[in-house]
Amino acid sequence: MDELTQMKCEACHAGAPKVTAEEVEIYRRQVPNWVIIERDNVQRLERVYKFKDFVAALSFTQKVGRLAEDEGHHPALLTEWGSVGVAWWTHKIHGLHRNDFIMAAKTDEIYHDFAAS
Ligand SMILES: C[C@H](O)[C@H](O)[C@H]1CNC2=NC(N)=NC(=O)C2=N1
Repeated sequence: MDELTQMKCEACHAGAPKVTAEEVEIYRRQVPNWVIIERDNVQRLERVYKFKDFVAALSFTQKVGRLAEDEGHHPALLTEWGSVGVAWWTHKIHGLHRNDFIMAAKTDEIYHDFAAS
């Protein structure tokens, strides 16, 4: 299994297939801190990251935003004092695509680098 962090998002179209249950089981091993939650009949990957204050949370938010722009795939972000909630799903297919797992893995990388800095 290739590393999700080494992959690039593919351009997604309305007819793109959602990930299969088998793919979910494989991919989720690389993003163990994320949960799959269904909201409004849409499955999404969600994780809440903790920070020392609002400035740190906002800085992380900006880094994730830059990643999203670079990849052309965008999250829902809830930035609060001390935490950032991140949700990934693919709007066009109203569910989860490999892109979402790639982005969750890359979001974890940003947090790891951030926490280490
Ligand atoms: C035109 C633009 O590339 C598309 O609308 C992209 C933008 N970012 C996106 N982000 C996500 N999460 N899902 C999408 O379907 C999506 N589509």
